[in-house]
Amino acid sequence: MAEQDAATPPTSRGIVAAVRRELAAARHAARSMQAATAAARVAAVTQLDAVRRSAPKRRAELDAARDAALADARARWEREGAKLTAALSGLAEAAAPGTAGSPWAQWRPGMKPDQQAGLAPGLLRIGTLSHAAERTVPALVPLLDTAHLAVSGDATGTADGLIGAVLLRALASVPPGAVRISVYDPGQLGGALAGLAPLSPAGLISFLGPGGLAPLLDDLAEQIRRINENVLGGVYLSVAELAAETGRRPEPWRVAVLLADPNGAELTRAERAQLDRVARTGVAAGVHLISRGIELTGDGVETITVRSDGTARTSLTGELPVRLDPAPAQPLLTGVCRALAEQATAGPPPVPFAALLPDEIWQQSSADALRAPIGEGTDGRLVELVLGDDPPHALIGGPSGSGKTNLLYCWLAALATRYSPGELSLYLLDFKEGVSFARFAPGTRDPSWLPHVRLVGVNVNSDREFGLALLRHLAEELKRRAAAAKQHEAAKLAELRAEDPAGNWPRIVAVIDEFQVLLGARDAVTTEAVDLLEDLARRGRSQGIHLVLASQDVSGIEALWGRSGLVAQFTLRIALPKARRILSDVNLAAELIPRCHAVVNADSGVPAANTIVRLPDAGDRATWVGLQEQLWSARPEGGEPPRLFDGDARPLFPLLPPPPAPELPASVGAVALLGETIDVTGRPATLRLNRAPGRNLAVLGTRADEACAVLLAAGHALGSQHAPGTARFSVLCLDSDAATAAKSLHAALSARHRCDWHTAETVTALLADLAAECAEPGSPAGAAAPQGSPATAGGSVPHSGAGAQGDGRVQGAGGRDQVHYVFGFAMDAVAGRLAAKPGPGLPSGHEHLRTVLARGPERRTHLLCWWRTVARLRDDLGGPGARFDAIGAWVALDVHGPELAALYPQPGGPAWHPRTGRALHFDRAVQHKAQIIIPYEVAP
Ligand SMILES: Nc1ncnc2c1ncn2[C@@H]1O[C@H](COP(=O)(O)OP(=O)(O)OP(=O)(O)O)[C@@H](O)[C@H]1O
Repeated sequence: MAEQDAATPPTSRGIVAAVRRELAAARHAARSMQAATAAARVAAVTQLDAVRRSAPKRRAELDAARDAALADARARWEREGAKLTAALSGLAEAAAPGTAGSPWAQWRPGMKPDQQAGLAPGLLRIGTLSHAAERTVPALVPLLDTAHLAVSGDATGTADGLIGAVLLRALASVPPGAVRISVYDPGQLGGALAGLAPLSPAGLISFLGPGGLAPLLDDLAEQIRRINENVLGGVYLSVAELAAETGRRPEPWRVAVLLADPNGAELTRAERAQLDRVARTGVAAGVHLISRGIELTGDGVETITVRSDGTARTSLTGELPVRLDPAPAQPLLTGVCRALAEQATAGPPPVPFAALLPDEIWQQSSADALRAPIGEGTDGRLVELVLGDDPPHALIGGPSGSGKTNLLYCWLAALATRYSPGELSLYLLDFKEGVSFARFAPGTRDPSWLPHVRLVGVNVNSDREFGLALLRHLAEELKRRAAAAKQHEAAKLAELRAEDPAGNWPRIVAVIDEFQVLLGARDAVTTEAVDLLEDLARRGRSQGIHLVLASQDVSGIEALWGRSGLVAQFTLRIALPKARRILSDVNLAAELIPRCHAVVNADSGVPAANTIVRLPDAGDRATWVGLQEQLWSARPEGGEPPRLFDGDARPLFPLLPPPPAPELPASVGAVALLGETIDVTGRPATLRLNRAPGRNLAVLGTRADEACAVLLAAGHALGSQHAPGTARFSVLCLDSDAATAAKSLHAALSARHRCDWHTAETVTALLADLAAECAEPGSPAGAAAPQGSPATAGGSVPHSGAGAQGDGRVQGAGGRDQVHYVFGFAMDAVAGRLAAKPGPGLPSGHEHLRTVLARGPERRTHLLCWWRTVARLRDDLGGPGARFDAIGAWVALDVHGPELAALYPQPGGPAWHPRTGRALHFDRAVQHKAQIIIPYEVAP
């Protein structure tokens, strides 16, 4: 239409047509639009229908998906929550173990809490972090070695309950006595924490009222200063660090509870300044503050804000609310405090015995001194005892049961594990009844011994001579050392050892327990013992011989205190509780120390040198056995067991050496053993039977067993020294009491030699024969036997052995030079027979006896006979004026010293008080003094 418009002018028809076309086109378009709209509408309706139909199912699906996601999330939350709770609970348990964290329900009023080592007390429970019972996580706060606590809030009662609970947990989670509490309570004068009052008798708590704050803070400040200066000494940053490194805590924790004055009184400037000082410096020194209503400042302050609904916020838990535990019930609080006070009064457990022992045995040299710890000092360190040039000797005192034996065990264990047997020798003597040192020697149950021990004496109470023997032995050793020192120009042991490195110069420690027994009588033993002690104490110092004397009560030992020079040498003093006169007169420390403690003083007891030691328990036998086994197994090759002297045991007849060459007994005489001497080496008492006049033996006394034991020992020894068949024996059994012994001797001797058996019937004839042999020099032995004597008449005399005559006659088969030993059991029992004259002008049995005693030895006939009293011997020898020259040796049993005067060179006889199991032996030819012996136990 636009082209037409340009070519031709529009006409009306053209215009109409064009309009029509336009309209038709418009109509067409409208119809198309309508149809499309209708179709779209149909589609939409259809879709709507479809959606309407599917909607409920879809919703259900979506709901299900949502529920599943929710359930999944919840399960994961539960899982993670449980995990987290478990982890937190585990952490809490580790941080607050035992009584620090256990709920009150697990506590009992009288319980004695099982405290931790006390070195790392950890955190303390105050409540829980969650309300849900199954998800309880303990809420904890720090205190000891970590923080101060500042409690605030309006609920004063709840706050005080919380403070009491925290203190109780702190007290119960460290060793008893390790926490000391001071409570400043101006409002209630101690009433706020009255449940803790049972701690008071043990000194674990003190309450302060108004006016008490300044002195309390001053005291805390002074404690901190002292601990910094004397305990930490610039070496440690805190007591906690010291405790962690040394394993011991020398200072208690000091906790000061400061409760605000309800009257609102403010702290003075001085108090505030002191409080700030303590708050700033206290934790390192183990000084802690718990305040209620008083502001504390500083890094180490934890805050707890208490609400009246029983909840709290703490600086440690932040926004997490804490449900506080209810305060412990009053009976629980007071009951546990009472138990804690009892434990604290009983004292902390001592350092264990094992702490005295070194890591490795025998690593130290004793050249300069012996150093060994015996226990723990008040500063928690081990206290050593030193024996060397100074102090050289020790005096230990304490009443019975005060722990002397225990102390000696501690000391000996510490010494024996540090020094090898080449560095240390021990001589141990116990004068009291009991066997305290017996464990160091081999026994029937335990064959091991302590390799350092050379001698153990137990049950020595009635054998003071054994103490003397030990001192004599040490005096000999001192002489040997002094001679060696002189030779090497050495002034002391260290120099001698340097000059003579190959020599055997261990330090010697001689321990004499209950030594007052040794010095307990005014007699020759005491005099000699004190002389020897004085010499050993004075000169032993430089020769490495150290004396350790222990006693229940030295105050009564006149012999000791009369010699102040002797006592002055014992500069090391160890006083057990209630010991008297061990320390100086003005030193009362021993009165004050509790059980299991000792005062060690290396300066003769002057008070300034006191060191208080707590001793471990060394009495456990099993521990000892293990330790001794270890040392015994490590003993040097060839180490001999110690000599054990047990005053209650009868020594066994010794194992004899092989017999000497046959000509030896013939030329110098054989040796009879009579018993064991009371001597360090336990050597036998001997009697040499040579041709010298008087070589006979009289055993005197009524104790048949012991008399027989002496004769048996003599007979066994003589019989075994002579080659078989070269000696002749006669056994005279004259009393039924001696029959068993006599028969046993006869049987033993008959196995090797001619041994004739005689009874009362044949004894006179035997003596007549022997007298005849003696009286007629040059005549063959036995040739002069009187005719018709019962012995030669034979008959009833049983006999046996090499050379015995079948008819019982007593002729010497070996000729006149054969030695003949005659053992007479109860000679005095036949006194009547011997006194009888066989006929006018004929000598009596007594006369024969005297002849044989007097002349026999030179003819090699020796009489070894038992008389039950000295008077009867005298009668047999001729009555009141009798001479005893022919009795060159005797053994006296229950015969008092004065009765022996006639047989003894010193007027008045020997100093001898008879006692069971002991005899006095004297041999005129070799002794100037009689000696005590112990008859042997001779196996039949
Ligand atoms: N430090 C200690 N720790 C534990 N128990 C100890 C301690 N000291 C001693 N005892 C015990 O005390 C008791 C007596 O001790 P001990 O035998 O050492 O005393 P004592 O002075 O030698 O007495 P007594 O002289 O009567 O023999 C023993 O049962 C011992 O185990």
